[in-house]
Amino acid sequence: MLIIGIAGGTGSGKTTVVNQIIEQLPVDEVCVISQDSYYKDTSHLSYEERVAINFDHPISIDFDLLVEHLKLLKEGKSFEQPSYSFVEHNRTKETTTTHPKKVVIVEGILILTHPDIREMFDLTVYVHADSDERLIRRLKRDIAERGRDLDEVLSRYQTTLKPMHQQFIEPTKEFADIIIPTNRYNTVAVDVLRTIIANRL
Ligand SMILES: Nc1ncnc2c1ncn2[C@@H]1O[C@H](COP(=O)(O)OP(=O)(O)O)[C@@H](O)[C@H]1O
Ligand SMILES: Nc1ccn([C@@H]2O[C@H](COP(=O)(O)O)[C@@H](O)[C@H]2O)c(=O)n1
Repeated sequence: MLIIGIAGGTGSGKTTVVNQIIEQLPVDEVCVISQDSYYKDTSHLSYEERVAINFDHPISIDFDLLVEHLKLLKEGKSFEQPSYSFVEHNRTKETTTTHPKKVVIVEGILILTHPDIREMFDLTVYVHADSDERLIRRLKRDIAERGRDLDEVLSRYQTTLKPMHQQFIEPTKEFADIIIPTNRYNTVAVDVLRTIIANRL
């Protein structure tokens, strides 16, 4: 089993890179775990309280559950991956059965902040795009797909996103084996990653 961790700021293109990698792999050889699935269950909070959560701080993530699930995969066991709603700011009732595969990709803004999780990765990648580029992408995506408006995205950017990126996310670049610049679609870097994966399988 090859476990790959893909980190990088919001809007840097992590999900896009993951999709480009997996489209070349047989479906029965790869599984993807998204850090977003591991936002803590906040059903006990009101909607207003959930909106106010700092979703870019490591404390918002249930890392214990993610560690437990990665250990299960390493033991060859399946688990139920939670699902998350960006509209409700909470986990949904659905889960996805995730089976151990030859290639396991874990992606998320904060995954390289956690020492135990870093230890489990065979290969670490940091996807980098400039902050203005990431903000533009985030604005477009969150308005189109995550039920947000201009004010919501900009105020979250100023209050939590930008400071948390500087404090927690950007510094994890030093833990990356490979840094992919993604101000543009970087097909060369994705091809390099595919080759590394193919060689390690
Ligand atoms: N290299 C790129 N150039 C332009 N747009 C991109 C690029 N990579 C991703 N995008 C777009 O930016 C948005 C955020 O990308 P996504 O892969 O979801 O980022 P992340 O998972 O890091 O938050 C998406 O709408 C995606 O289509
Ligand atoms: N209810 C939530 C939960 C998280 N976010 C934001 O999602 C970003 C991480 O996801 P990416 O796909 O962009 O990597 C993170 O920056 C959180 O601010 C949110 O807006 N609402």
